[in-house]
Amino acid sequence: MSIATPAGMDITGDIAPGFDQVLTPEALALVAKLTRAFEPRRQELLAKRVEKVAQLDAGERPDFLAETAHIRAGDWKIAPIPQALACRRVEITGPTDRKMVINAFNSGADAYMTDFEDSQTPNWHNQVDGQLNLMQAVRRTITLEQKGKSYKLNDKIATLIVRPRGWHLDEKHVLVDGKRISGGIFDFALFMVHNAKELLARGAGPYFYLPKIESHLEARLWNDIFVMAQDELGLPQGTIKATVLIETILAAFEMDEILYELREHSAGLNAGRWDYIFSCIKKFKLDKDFCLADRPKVTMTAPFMRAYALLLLKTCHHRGAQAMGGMAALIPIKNDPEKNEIAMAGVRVDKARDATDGYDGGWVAHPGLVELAMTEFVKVLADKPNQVEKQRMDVNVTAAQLLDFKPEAPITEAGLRYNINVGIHYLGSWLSGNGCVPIHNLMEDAATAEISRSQVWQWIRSSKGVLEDGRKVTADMVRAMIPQELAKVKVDAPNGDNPTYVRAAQIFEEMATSDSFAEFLTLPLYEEI
Ligand SMILES: CC(=O)SCCNC(=O)CCNC(=O)[C@H](O)C(C)(C)COP(=O)(O)OP(=O)(O)OC[C@H]1O[C@@H](n2cnc3c(N)ncnc32)[C@H](O)[C@@H]1OP(=O)(O)O
Ligand SMILES: O=CC(=O)O
Ligand SMILES: [Mg+2]
Repeated sequence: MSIATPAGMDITGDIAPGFDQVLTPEALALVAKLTRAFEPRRQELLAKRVEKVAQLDAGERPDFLAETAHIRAGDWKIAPIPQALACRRVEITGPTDRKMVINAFNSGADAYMTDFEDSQTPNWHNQVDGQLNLMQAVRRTITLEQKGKSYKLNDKIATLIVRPRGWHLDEKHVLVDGKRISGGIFDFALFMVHNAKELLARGAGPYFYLPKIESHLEARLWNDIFVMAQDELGLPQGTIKATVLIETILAAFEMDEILYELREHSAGLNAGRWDYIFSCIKKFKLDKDFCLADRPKVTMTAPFMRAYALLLLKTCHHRGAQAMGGMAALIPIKNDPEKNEIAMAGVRVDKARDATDGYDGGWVAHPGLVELAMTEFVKVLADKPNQVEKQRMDVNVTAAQLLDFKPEAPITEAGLRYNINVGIHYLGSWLSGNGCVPIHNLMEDAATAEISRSQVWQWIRSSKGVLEDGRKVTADMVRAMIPQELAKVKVDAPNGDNPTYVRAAQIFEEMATSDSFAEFLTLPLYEEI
């Protein structure tokens, strides 16, 4: 099947059944319009990221910006939040697979963040099929018959929020004027054309999560895209609402500025903890004194994570915005009640800390966690939809506290092997089309896997990258462990004989031991799918 494309646009992906309903002339016209208007700015901002990396590599350290001090000092608030987004105590997240979409909407969570990003392999099928699933879900026609079970939406469903891809990711199956386009613009524009008016008619609206933003200028780009899209679709300005994930160390220094840029379109900020840890490792990767301990030791109570979480909360409530908590990677553990209870207790502690601090809600990875997360928020919020009125002016976070990277120890052989094992397992699964998997009883997605692979790279280079028993982590040590961990992955992974795991081990070795650092693991991986 072929479809009509606007002048100057080529689509190289297959047109599977149903894709013509997504790739309509109106939707593709908006993709082309936004691409022509904003692709040069996306490229400029990506080039600015490269400049910033060079400065950090040379030893510069981030600080709050002098040129935007007036915004931080100013007395302003974001525009009022629509009713449909007032209550977000528990948000479930997950990839756009049909069954998961239905289950997430029905999960009992207040909101559902459907994910074209961290938890999804962005292959052509997943991205376009995901749009089809959402179109049908918004119209409540989505159904599925699978393994003897019938799936359909309940009467009461979660409020939909969509996470398009970050600025770094292209959509290579769509070319405009001969060049690949932005994955984020593609995901956003298709969703807007098909669903914005339908959602408004049903009492909600087009709501988004914006990932991996590194500066307020990157937020401004999204804001300008929103303004043009609203004009093109005849929607009042301010209809779109977006929650920005503060999940890079640089964005942590620009939280007020990000809210300010999006003030007519803002629905708050979210503490995306996993990419945040990854970003810290990545930005200080060449600092021989930088070192973080084994991955499980780097938690929300580590000094730099605590400073970040409290600053986000204070900033949001000061500006009348919701502060959304991130995700504990714990998931229900089948067939082991004791381990399961420990995991559930971990989620409870995480949500209780966020709620008590003043957060308005938080994320869960699995429907089995909705009720217990809800219980922890309701204990604090009672019958209030949020606690934006709770000001945390007692919190004073300095640049030094955001950069107080501890714990540095222990680093163990088990921790190193764990990172290698998770990295290979996750990359192999991603290559076969599944971007979110349970590994060793934890949720693993692109953000958590980034921590694993970047820690290995960094431990090889840091003077503090020394195992508890005194051995320095070296490239040769990692190379020797890779085949051993690959053998374990082949046994543990549900489809372990899939050749993608062998390829994953090769890519992991290249990424962990090469002199250069791949900015995102999904960039080399995307060239393989
Ligand atoms: C760092 C970040 O960006 S966090 C945000 C991105 N990460 C996520 O969104 C996590 C999404 N979660 C998941 O993909 C899954 O829960 C996993 C991979 C972690 C675990 O998957 P599994 O072990 O297969 O889950 P499990 O077998 O327990 O699933 C039981 C049921 O719950 C459903 N389910 C599990 N997680 C979800 C979810 N997040 N949304 C909707 N349904 C879900 C399954 O589809 C299954 O349904 P069924 O009984 O109708 O068949
Ligand atoms: O996107 C969320 C994160 O923790 O990363
Ligand atoms: Mg993330």
